[in-house]
Amino acid sequence: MSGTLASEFGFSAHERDRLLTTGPADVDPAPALTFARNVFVPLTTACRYTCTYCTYFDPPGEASLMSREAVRDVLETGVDAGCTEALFTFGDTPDDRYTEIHDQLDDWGHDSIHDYLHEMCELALDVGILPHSNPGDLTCEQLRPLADVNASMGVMLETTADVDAHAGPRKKTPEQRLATIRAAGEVGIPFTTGILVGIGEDWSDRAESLLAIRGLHEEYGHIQEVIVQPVAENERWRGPTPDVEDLRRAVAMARAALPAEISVQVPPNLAPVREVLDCGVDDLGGVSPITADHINPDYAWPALRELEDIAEFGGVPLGERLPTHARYVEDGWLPPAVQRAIEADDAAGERYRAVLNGATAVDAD
Ligand SMILES: O=c1nc2n(C[C@H](O)[C@H](O)[C@H](O)CO)c3cc(O)ccc3cc-2c(=O)[nH]1
Ligand SMILES: C[C@H]1O[C@@H](n2cnc3c(N)ncnc32)[C@H](O)[C@@H]1O
Ligand code: MET
Ligand code: SF4
Repeated sequence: MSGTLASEFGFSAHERDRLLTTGPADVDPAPALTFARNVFVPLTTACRYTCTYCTYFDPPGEASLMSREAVRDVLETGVDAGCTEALFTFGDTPDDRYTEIHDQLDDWGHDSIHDYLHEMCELALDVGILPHSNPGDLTCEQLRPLADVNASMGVMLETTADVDAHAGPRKKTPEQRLATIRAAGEVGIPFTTGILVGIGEDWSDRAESLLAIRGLHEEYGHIQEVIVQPVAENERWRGPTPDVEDLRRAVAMARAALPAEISVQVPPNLAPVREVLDCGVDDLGGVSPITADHINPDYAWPALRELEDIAEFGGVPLGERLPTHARYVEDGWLPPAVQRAIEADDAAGERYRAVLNGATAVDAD
């Protein structure tokens, strides 16, 4: 699809080829590192897709849905631990494939998982933590109501290539992922996306994926961060996984391809972050002091103390951030419900403002 891609996302073959020659020596290290303190809320592991690297999705028959009480529990634990981000993830449109999920939602008075997610985001705002939803492929119409109750949202592009790892009769396609990221731009949602490195794409695909993300950002201005995520080995994905040199090159390409206002994020539980710090990484993403990374449960989060060691290793300061990057807060992108939460005269509002103003110590609380 590469010719079409270039014209649709406003880049030239020459730009792509130049990016292919870009490496760690061509980018500057970032002057600071940030992270968000989060809790993970895996609403359901049922999924209509079957990506071959993913251990998150359930085989049919084992699917279930987190109840409102279970969600409230996790959110409250998060608030108690000083977290500001509730990361809602679930399989892609699970109610489409699993009747048991559909029936459970129906029992609880919801016609879709997205309607239930909306209610859980409202609950998060009530409890005192900001929702960041990672909902999979959606249309503008589906995103619009969710935009009213989220501080930011995200969907990994992963890759613009057609790879075997997106297997099965219903599969993730680059066209759908790009359409979702575009829809988020049209709706005006501060957005996180990224590339998944090592799922069968080649260097040219990586360059094109980054340039496509840049093109969408040029159109809508909504991309706050791009995650460069190495595929992690697990029971379903026996490898290969990218080596350090490949990861360094991919991070440097991301930094070179994207405008400075977009953060380049590398997850510290999946990647040897110290070894890519000089390639332009400026963000460590959401890190949880209390919940597991439910998507990659074999890969434990580093303690917040270790994030400080990483920053020290790079010789840069470490700062906490909200799930929405500061410039979107300043530029008035937040929906009223989230704006009110940040301005509120309560403990949660005070906490959000302290993080925004850079007034929290990493080892605070
Ligand atoms: O938008 C996304 N955010 C993801 N996030 C969230 C992200 O790291 C941050 O929380 C956001 O940057 C919030 O600003 C994850 C967080 C985890 O704890 C574990 C895995 C992910 C994966 C994604 C992801 O695929 N897409
Ligand atoms: C939430 C995001 O998690 C990513 N994801 C799913 N499985 C893996 C894995 N084995 N390694 C790294 N990332 C993974 C997908 O890219 C998805 O979009
Ligand atoms: C484990 S992935 C969770 C989010 C969604 N299913 C996606 O792939 O983007
Ligand atoms: S990565 Fe997301 S879309 Fe793919 S199988 Fe896992 S849960 Fe489903």
